[in-house]
Amino acid sequence: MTEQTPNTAANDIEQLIRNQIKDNKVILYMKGTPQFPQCGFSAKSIEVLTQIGRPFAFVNILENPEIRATLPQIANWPTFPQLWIDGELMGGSDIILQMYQSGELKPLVEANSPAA
Ligand SMILES: N[C@@H](CCC(=O)N[C@@H](CS)C(=O)NCC(=O)O)C(=O)O
Repeated sequence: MTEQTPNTAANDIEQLIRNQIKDNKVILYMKGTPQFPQCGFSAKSIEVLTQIGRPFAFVNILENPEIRATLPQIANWPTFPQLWIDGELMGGSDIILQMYQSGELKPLVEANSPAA
């Protein structure tokens, strides 16, 4: 029998992500920043959130390679951007756009992010 030593670093990253998702009711994991998105899919998501006009948190996964590697496993979603609202993964840029166009996203964001 081999001893199973906990992977502390991985556990720390997972806990960090879980805290980010818990502490920020609207959070976008993206490539780049809202001011300078570094991927078309992230840029599209930012356009939608900007249209909605409520504050949101973001994490630039290009500056956080451990989060980039770990979040897809936690989320069971392989790509970025990822929009999380109230602890739940909404999806990536295609879903964000669909939810916006169907009228579902705006009230959900508004309910979870008071006006600044
Ligand atoms: N159809 C996807 C497109 C997102 C996508 O393909 N993202 C890629 C390129 S930006 C990605 O995150 N790949 C994994 C990675 O770069 O870590 C969506 O709706 O969000």
